[in-house]
Amino acid sequence: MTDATSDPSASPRELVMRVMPMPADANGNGDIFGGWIMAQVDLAGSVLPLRISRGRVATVAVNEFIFKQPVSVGDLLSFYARVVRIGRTSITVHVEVEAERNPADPQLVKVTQANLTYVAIDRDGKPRPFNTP
Ligand SMILES: CCCCCCCCCCCCCCCC(=O)SCCNC(=O)CCNC(=O)[C@H](O)C(C)(C)COP(=O)(O)OP(=O)(O)OC[C@H]1O[C@@H](n2cnc3c(N)ncnc32)[C@H](O)[C@@H]1OP(=O)(O)O
Repeated sequence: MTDATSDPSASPRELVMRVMPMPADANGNGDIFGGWIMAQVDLAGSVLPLRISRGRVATVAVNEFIFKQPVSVGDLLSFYARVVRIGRTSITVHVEVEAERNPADPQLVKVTQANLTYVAIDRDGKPRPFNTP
């Protein structure tokens, strides 16, 4: 496994979560709510920071959230994450979401991408340095 703490830019993307949206997650147009997708991206984005910081994390910033294509009920969504920056108490990840759809004629479509920053926190919710030599 690549040591992302020594060279984040060399960090490969990693499959961190898979989920299939249900009818209850759809909006009035029949597409999946953007807010539902954002919640899944937040969860998926936390996986590598949790692993690297070895403790609790909180989302401090979400940047460049792009909905490139609509998501439909029954799409199989795969969430890929890559570490792009590791600070003293924070970790920034890039998340890409791909939808596998239409089993009769399978298609793989990139639907969403975002950058999120997580801060490692202690029991009191204060920033927790995890990257000190
Ligand atoms: C193993 C055991 C696990 C057990 C557990 C399992 C749980 C398994 C579920 C997890 C699921 C998680 C995924 C959902 C995560 C939420 O849903 S969290 C909920 C939403 N977020 C919040 O409520 C956070 C609210 N904000 C805060 O509490 C405080 O702002 C924070 C995050 C503690 C930071 O405190 P602060 O005093 O503002 O921090 P400050 O010292 O200024 O900066 C700290 C770091 O943040 C960076 N930063 C600050 N602002 C920004 C910004 N706007 N942009 C970028 N970076 C920034 C700073 O540059 C600094 O980075 P470093 O240079 O140290 O690396």
